[in-house]
Amino acid sequence: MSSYIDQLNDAQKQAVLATEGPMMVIAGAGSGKTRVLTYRIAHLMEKGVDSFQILSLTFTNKAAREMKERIASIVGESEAKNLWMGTFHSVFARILRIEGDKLGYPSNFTIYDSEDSLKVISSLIKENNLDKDIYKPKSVQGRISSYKNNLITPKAYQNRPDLQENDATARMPMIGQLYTAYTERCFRAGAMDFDDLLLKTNELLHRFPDVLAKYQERFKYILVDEYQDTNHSQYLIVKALASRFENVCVVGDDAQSIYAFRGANIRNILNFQKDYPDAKIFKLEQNYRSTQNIVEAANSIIAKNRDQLEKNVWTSNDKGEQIVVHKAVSDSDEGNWVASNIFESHQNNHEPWSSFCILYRTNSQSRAFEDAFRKRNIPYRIYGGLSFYQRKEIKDLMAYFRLAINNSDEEAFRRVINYPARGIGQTTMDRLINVANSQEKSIWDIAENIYLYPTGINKPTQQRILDFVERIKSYGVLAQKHDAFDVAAHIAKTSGLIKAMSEDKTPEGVTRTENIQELLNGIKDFSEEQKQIEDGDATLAYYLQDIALLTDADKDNPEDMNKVNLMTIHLAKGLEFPYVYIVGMEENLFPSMMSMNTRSDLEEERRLFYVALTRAEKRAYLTYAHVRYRWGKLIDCEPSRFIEEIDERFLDIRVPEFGGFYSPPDEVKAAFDSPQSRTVSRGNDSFGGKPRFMKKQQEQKPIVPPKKHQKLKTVSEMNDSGEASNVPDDLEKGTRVIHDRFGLGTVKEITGSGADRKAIIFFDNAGEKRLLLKFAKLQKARKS
Ligand SMILES: Nc1ncnc2c1ncn2[C@@H]1O[C@H](COP(=O)(O)OP(=O)(O)OP(=O)(O)O)[C@@H](O)[C@H]1O
Ligand SMILES: [Mg+2]
Repeated sequence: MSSYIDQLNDAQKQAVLATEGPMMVIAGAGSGKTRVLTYRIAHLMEKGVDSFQILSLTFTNKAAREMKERIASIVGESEAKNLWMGTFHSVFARILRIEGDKLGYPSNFTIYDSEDSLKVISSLIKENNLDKDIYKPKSVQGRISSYKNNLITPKAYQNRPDLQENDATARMPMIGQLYTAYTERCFRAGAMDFDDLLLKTNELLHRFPDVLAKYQERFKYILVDEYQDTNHSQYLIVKALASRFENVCVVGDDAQSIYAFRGANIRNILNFQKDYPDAKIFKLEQNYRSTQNIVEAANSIIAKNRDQLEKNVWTSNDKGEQIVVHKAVSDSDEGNWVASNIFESHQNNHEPWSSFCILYRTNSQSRAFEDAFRKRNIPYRIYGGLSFYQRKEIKDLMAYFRLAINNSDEEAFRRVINYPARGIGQTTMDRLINVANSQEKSIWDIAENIYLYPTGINKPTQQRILDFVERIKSYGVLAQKHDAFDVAAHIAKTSGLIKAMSEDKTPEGVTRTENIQELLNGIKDFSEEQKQIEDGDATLAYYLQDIALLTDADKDNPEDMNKVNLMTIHLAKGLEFPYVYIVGMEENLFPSMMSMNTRSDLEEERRLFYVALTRAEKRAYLTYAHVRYRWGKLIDCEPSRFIEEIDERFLDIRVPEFGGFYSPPDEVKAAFDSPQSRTVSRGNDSFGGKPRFMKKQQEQKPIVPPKKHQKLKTVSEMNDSGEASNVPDDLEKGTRVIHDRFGLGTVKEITGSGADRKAIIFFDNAGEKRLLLKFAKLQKARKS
């Protein structure tokens, strides 16, 4: 037997070797589920299964790529290339390109991303004169998405009084009409949104038995990773495709189900056993990823959930260090502490930057860390958030590409018809849209035959529209004959986009031009790469498809490799890092405010914490802040209940006692950041005008982990004692002080007197600062 099989434990081996029939692996984090899938595919190929007949569905395309590389290293590159591997969306988009005409879609249909789809919805809300404060585009989008993922078409919705009533109760009785209009609008534009890629695949397999038979025959072996996070639509696709051979292998972990809010259905695991009563079920219990401390701490967390399948996860790895719990003064102090900590680890242990990962609950938390990293020149990369492909200039150029490939693409049309400006204004656009709606045609159809329709648009403007149409058509012709790069470069130049941008000499303008250049570089790479592949496709059309389905975790580029990683916990699924910092461990943030009302929401939040903690290989850190800016206000924070839920023997609690303190409002902060500041009267803070006083620092013993079941002290408890006090006058060289933004520091020098009294302070995590004492709400730190 091949040597790679020896890199598996017995349970894993069995799961890899049992190639025939349905099987499921439900096992804890880091127990090798993904490894089993990978090796199983290699094994199938070694047994002689044709690589074209294996379909493997992963959570990100990046995961698919990594699996492919691993498989290639076992069975050879040329065979591994033919595997059908990727996310549900990318695999079924590929199939819809081939079969979509049966459903009335062009093979070059556009994939609308979430922003495109939101624009269509906003425009429909406006066209129907609905109140956008009630019909919030995002909520409407969410509802439509959830209907689609449950296979409720606009027509099916008509027969669902329960859903209609729900929407009416939410004061949105027009949802049904919006859904219908949205569907028609996308269809006319030859566009599918992300949910359509699944919905339409289901429709295809359901309505065309010959198509179903063809793909059942093709995919003799089907494998699904992260099965716990599949939604109903995905479940049905797998079920339909697998029903002929029943060689279907799914792996997952119910304790890591974190997408219920987006329609993932944990019942898919139970359904699997119902659908295939003979399915083999494998358990993997040994964790290879993390230290004992981390594994056991994670177990102690997840044990608090009522609804879960029983698992016994253990590891023979080293015991490892305890999980550090750090309390920061404020959100910016939290950023500074983490950055310093990483910097030290990097220096002292020669750890590459990429060994570190910061996990947060919401994207907006990244800012404090970005600031702290920039100050220290620590390279970092953020997953998610505004990605390269979401930048305006990139979307503008891509819209030209999209329109050239699919003339009906309405969102693309709207984006570029008058950019760069060519004298076709909003009124003209509104007229085009009106006529398109009344004729039930795409805007393009109207524009192309503008003389035939009573649009009320004047002759010169009509001519300008026709010129635009001709130009786009000529791009389309080029795209048939030349490779993606040649066409893209031609479009960038002749559309006037580069010219318009290069006229803008501001730094932002320069960056935008550079971004366009960068995009063209990427297309060049793509074209060259495709030309080297045997059955490669270097067309612009294929490039667009490739790009449209990148998920956030996919947008890697090689120079991003050695950087500290920042991402939301949701994006971290399946990944692993030696050092993990889970930040913002505070009530109302994590668990989030929205999640505290029902047990099931709170349990999902706890699973999210379990996912976060189990990403760590060597060390985990939990941090929280004493005060934090949220929604533009400074608020007091309480440590997250999840910290208390971890058995304390796994924790190394470092909670400095800074006591309560006066938290200055923004304008005061601005003042003490620049010494030539305005005078701001004391005590008028942003808390309803009531002064908040510094509380006397509590006399506490040196920091020790709390006794068993002793609770971490909350901020309100800390504030409940002590009297008001002022900036201490006995500051001198060497005094340890605490500042709400910069954290702990040591006074280096005091100068001036009275209102001009200043201090130079070296902060442990924030470096040297000069502060005007009148404004810098300093406190003396407890001696330790
Ligand atoms: N038998 C083994 N021997 C050595 N290392 C292993 C073994 N099985 C898995 N690993 C390693 O353990 C780590 C975790 O494995 P893997 O990512 O497959 O786990 P998983 O169950 O998919 O985790 P998650 O639930 O987080 O997705 C990986 O680095 C993997 O290479
Ligand atoms: Mg995995």
